[in-house]
Amino acid sequence: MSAQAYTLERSVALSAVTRASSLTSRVFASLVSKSDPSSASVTKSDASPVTVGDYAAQAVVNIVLGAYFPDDPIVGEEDAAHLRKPESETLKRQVVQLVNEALALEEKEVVAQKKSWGDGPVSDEQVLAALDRGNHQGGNKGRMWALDPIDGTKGFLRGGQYAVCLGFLVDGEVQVGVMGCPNLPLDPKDGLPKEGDAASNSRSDLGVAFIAVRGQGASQRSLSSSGKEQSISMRQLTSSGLEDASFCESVEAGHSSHGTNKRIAELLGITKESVRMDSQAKYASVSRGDGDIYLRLPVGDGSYQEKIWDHASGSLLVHEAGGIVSDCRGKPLEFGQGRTLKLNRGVIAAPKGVHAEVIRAVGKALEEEGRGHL
Ligand SMILES: Nc1ncnc2c1ncn2[C@@H]1O[C@H](COP(=O)(O)O)[C@@H](O)[C@H]1OP(=O)(O)O
Ligand SMILES: [Mg+2]
Ligand SMILES: [Mg+2]
Ligand SMILES: [Mg+2]
Repeated sequence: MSAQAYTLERSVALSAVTRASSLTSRVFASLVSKSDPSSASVTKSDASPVTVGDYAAQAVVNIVLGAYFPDDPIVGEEDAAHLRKPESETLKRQVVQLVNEALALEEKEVVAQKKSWGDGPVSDEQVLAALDRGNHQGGNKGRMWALDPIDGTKGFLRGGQYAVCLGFLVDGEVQVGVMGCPNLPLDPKDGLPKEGDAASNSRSDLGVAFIAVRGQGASQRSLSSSGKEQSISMRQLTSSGLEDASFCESVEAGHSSHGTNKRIAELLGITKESVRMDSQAKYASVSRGDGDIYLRLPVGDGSYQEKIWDHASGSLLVHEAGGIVSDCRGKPLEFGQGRTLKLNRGVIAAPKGVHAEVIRAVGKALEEEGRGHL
């Protein structure tokens, strides 16, 4: 593949994610932080929350993608079913207004062959149709996008970490990954913002876009200015350096088994406490060496199937930053199987030099728990 592959997909994805991230930051500042989190979200049938920000961000990204790549299928987390109900009129109004504001933002990304999404504001129907364009069932043939408009909605509602995640796939393989992390600092030395602290959430150094193209490396840049891209990479570790390593995991114990993760760390000789954060920001932070290993061990009977939009962009970022991403058995993630990673269980991301050793420790820990079959 030439060094120039997927230039348009990369810049359009960055433009879409930048607009959507600015939208979600504004939603947090104006709506979520001023209200009780339970009133800022709607509970979906699987008991997970969705907000005005999730709907509006998905519509914005899909409208931008639709202008450039009208024939590309999109596998997105959300759809418009709830917004079409008569009782959702107010929520729908808010979504449409946010979408129009985000589309009207001055273009920070210079996308060659600038395309427009029509004259004047987009209508309610265009917004609902754009949301429903995310209904594609996935598969391993041809071009496709995978979108999580807000990954880590619970983190978003708490003022913690969340990410706007967009991956571009060809024949079931991720080729471009762009992730907006509005609450991560550009320089990790500045530390993570304190959750639920308004001053901390409005820090001007927060907001990072992460970008990876297969074979072209990984980089980051500020979400708020058109600053230069800096290339990023993982810390390369060997077995002898594992006691200095750190690992990250979900905040939610229901998403990744904290107990198993702890035992794996112990088996590897890792002495530092885990860093807990929501969303694919975990992939981003190990990609630039803030942490080293991302452990996401299946909970319970391991029947949960990870969704492709929860891993597409993050896994390419780690791969391009010098790491290996696999499931808990060491098998590559298979993105061409539909909307979920149905052939995989759990996720492990680690630097190349220690990935095999981490997988051995994972196997041993699962064996000890009587979950060796996972
Ligand atoms: N049982 C589960 N195991 C693993 N991941 C889950 C589970 N239930 C929901 N998720 C998804 O994990 C992601 C958040 O992960 P993290 O804990 O790393 O922040 C969300 O996309 C969330 O889905 P949803 O968006 O529907 O809440
Ligand atoms: Mg989501
Ligand atoms: Mg998600
Ligand atoms: Mg969700």
